[in-house]
Amino acid sequence: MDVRESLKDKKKIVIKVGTSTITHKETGNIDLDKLEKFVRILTNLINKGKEVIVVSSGAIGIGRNILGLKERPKDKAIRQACAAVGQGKLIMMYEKLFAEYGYLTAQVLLTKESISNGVCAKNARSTFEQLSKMKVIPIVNENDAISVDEEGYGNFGDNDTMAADVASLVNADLLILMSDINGLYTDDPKENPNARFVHTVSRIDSELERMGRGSGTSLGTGGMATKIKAAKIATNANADMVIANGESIYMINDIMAGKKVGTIFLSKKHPYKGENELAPIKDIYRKHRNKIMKNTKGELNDELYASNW
Ligand SMILES: Nc1ncnc2c1ncn2[C@@H]1O[C@H](COP(=O)(O)OP(=O)(O)O)[C@@H](O)[C@H]1O
Ligand SMILES: N[C@@H](CCC(=O)OP(=O)(O)O)C(=O)O
Repeated sequence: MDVRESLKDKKKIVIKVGTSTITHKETGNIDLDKLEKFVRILTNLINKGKEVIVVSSGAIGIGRNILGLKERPKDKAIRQACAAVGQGKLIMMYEKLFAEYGYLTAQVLLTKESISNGVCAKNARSTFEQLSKMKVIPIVNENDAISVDEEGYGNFGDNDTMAADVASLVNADLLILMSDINGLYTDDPKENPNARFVHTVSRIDSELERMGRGSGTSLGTGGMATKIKAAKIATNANADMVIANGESIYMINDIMAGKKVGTIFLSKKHPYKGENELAPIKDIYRKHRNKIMKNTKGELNDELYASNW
């Protein structure tokens, strides 16, 4: 069975785009071409009968750019002011682009309490339900201008885990994280040239968690560590999760067509329950099967991934 076949039938999809996907690396300005394509792809999915919830980063990065700040501000108040400026611009762009296709958008700003406090979560859920009935597309972000990063309150800080919490809150069956990288590697490929790509994850164990390191850019927040955390939340809530490269935003269509792109994390109810699959090692394993099995006796980490090809 092809593990991605079922992606074609997903109905409720949360799609998160990182700052790096919707802005130009060189200037930090909004990448209008990319954002336009993104909105058109989403509209097309909606026209096919899918329900789409967008989680969009970018408020701090875009605000920082508008305010002419070169570096990511260390000062919290400045970051919050950047978010307040940037969020307005971001939502204005989404509203304008979706309106071209006749769709309404809604800004939903969440804090950690929106999820952790039962009453807030119930309210948030009913807002999403109502928007869905009204065929309005939610554009979600953390309420960075007021989020409290202090003991007892906490903030999301990254939109990866927030998107997973949203997926869980609305009972989505698929979470897509569009990132600046193809998916999960065994290590950060920007640091380790020997890192190998992981196509399929059916089990999140401590070894897999160790693969996820922080962000490699000044725009990104969280890196792969927060994406693995997100995968845990989403897959436990019965949503599959795919990480793919937002460089080519059309990748979303490939994901929905069940093509083998990005890394898929299988939900706990996914009918395929094999081992995790590590790409190039597969070929090495086939070629040197006997030698590897004789020499490693299960001691090689790679063998953990090799049993189900
Ligand atoms: N094991 C890993 N596999 C892939 N990328 C990793 C890994 N560990 C850390 N990273 C880093 O995570 C980055 C992606 O996350 P992030 O910087 O938050 O961007 P985005 O918000 O676009 O997803 C990659 O560019 C990479 O440098
Ligand atoms: N909420 C913040 C983004 C946090 C975040 O996760 O950023 P990113 O790594 O670009 O997805 C913002 O809108 O700037």
